[in-house]
Amino acid sequence: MDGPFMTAFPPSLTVVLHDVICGAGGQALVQIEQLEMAGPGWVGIIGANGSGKTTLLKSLGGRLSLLSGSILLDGEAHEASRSALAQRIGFMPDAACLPSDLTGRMVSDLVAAQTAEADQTQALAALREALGLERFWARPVAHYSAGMKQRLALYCAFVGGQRIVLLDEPFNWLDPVSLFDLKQVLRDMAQSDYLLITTLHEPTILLTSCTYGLLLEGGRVRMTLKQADLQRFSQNPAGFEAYVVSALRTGVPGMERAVIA
Ligand SMILES: Nc1ncnc2c1ncn2[C@@H]1O[C@H](COP(=O)(O)OP(=O)(O)OP(=O)(O)O)[C@@H](O)[C@H]1O
Repeated sequence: MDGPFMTAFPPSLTVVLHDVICGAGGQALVQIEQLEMAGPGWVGIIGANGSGKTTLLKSLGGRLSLLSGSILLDGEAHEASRSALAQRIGFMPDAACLPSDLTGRMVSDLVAAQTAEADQTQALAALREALGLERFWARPVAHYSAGMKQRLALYCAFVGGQRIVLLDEPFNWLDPVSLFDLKQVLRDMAQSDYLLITTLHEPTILLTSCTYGLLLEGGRVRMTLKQADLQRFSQNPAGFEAYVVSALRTGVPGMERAVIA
């Protein structure tokens, strides 16, 4: 396998998809011939509603079985083992599905107990602080607002100690202050020892926070944006938005092999 990242980055921060078909009920929803992602960094996946972003994240995180193909972490294939993927990759639960009778702390402890390496690092403390979780830590989830549930769900993606973390539309419902603080903490994590893979609907966040971009349409990767592409637009967020919208509106040919590292 080629690509500079295989030697330049810690092997535990590489995700490679080979001939992957993901779906539900036997129906193919996402098809990816070859996609290589390497951290540290932050991959923002953007695409129309129904383009397959959530299906892709669920498959990467072991929440959906692959219909075919394989996912390699650290060069090791995981075509059949959903549980191996779930152990190795942090996954943000659906905020609306958190257990309402438990307190925030109980939910967090429950998620941390699922992996061998629950995280107590400084990065996690910074995240907890940015999310302001301790203010409602002892309250049952049933009493949380939508934004509070979103903050707790986000936190749960990190408490297992994994360094590859999947976040599905993490910024929904967040107020301006928590959004600002959270983006800063996630940027810091993506600069040190995390590979974050998030779905997004806002091109400006992709431009200002992510290190790589991936455009998905019709279940296929249509375009990758590397750091140089994002830097080209750094002074022109409106131009970047127009560029992304145009690519999504008009469509571009699918890519057989996409490397973002
Ligand atoms: N359980 C399912 N069974 C059949 N089709 C499904 C199922 N879940 C999703 N789909 C279909 O798969 C496609 C991709 O859905 P997915 O939720 O991955 O899209 P998305 O890009 O995350 O969309 P959004 O931006 O609206 O969240 C859609 O056409 C959707 O209707």
